[in-house]
Amino acid sequence: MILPKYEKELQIAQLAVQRASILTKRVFHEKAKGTVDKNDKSPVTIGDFGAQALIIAALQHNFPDDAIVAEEESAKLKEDANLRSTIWDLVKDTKLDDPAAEALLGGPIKDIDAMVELIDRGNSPGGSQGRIWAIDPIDGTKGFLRGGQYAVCLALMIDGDVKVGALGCPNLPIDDSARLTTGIGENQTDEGHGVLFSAVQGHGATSRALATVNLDAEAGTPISMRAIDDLTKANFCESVEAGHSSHGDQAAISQKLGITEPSVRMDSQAKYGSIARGAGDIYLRLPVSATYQEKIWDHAAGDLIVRESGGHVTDIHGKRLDFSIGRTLAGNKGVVAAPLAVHGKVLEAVQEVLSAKL
Ligand SMILES: Nc1ncnc2c1ncn2[C@@H]1O[C@H](COP(=O)(O)OS(=O)(=O)O)[C@@H](OP(=O)(O)O)[C@H]1O
Ligand SMILES: [Mg+2]
Ligand SMILES: [Mg+2]
Ligand SMILES: [Mg+2]
Repeated sequence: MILPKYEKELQIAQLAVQRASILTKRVFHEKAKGTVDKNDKSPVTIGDFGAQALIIAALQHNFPDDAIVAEEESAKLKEDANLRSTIWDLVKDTKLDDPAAEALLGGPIKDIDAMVELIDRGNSPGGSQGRIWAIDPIDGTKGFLRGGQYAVCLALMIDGDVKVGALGCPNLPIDDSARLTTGIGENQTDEGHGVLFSAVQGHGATSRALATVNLDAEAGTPISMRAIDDLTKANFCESVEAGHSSHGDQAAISQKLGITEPSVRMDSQAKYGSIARGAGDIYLRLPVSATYQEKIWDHAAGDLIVRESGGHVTDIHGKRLDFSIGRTLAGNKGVVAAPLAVHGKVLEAVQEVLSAKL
């Protein structure tokens, strides 16, 4: 595969996600060992802040003029010195094993104040102009806390269009042909787990082992969605949290399509990665509230990875996700992601079931 454009962006995105994942994995396993105090500001906060600081440091070093939309902000750190130094302890020790790769990311962050400042560089309002990165340092916080799936997510948008996406899923199997899985379990090791999905617009999507650093951005294995001719045999992925996607509507849609298998509940954009490599087929996110606006960092990387794997991604009205409005997908409602050939049929069933609410 030749990447005439965005090769550097893809390389830096992959390495930045890999470095941040080293930090999130440490927090994930510390928590599983009971070494992180639950009365503390919560381990997820530590992981989120640390991963966001490391990713922004890498972007700032390589693309200093680019804008950044990231989920977290530093207000809590500024008022809590303990929290700040706990995060700094994690951040200052986290680096890629490969010195050349680490140097490409700019090496370590200078000091604790620089770390706090970096976190707030993710405060861009987003929009339709120029180069904007979207970061979700830990997507699927609740999955992260309960030993389930989570993802480290990074995407580059240019003029509101997603060009590059990288998704680190530490708890998904490396093997693209493995069955759908909800997590690695609290006491399991990482062995065989940790996958990095990436995509460049117009150049397809790949997967590779998250823990193996490779300076060649094109070194991954191409992935594609499963070709399904019989929708009754399709596998559905949905959120674990009923508050994020309606389980009742999902069940009614499955029934309408003649699907008998229960849907696999999985946290985070691991759902997008899983369907992109054919481990599952369809991801539905069905609005629970009339007012909730989806965040761009929850979807940007996954949207591109699925579309570059032969999928189509729209909202429940059949409209493509619009990343050009700001920090939220203010122009969309819900998500319907499916192989291109069956997307229309799935959307029809979604609209029939939701018709009362549309
Ligand atoms: N009400 C509501 N509706 C829809 N989405 C919401 C809602 N509230 C929160 N969020 C966002 O959901 C993100 C995680 O989504 P998942 O599908 O991974 O969630 S789940 O944990 O499996 O339920 C989660 O991302 P993280 O905060 O990064 O975990 C939130 O941005
Ligand atoms: Mg998220
Ligand atoms: Mg998050
Ligand atoms: Mg969050």
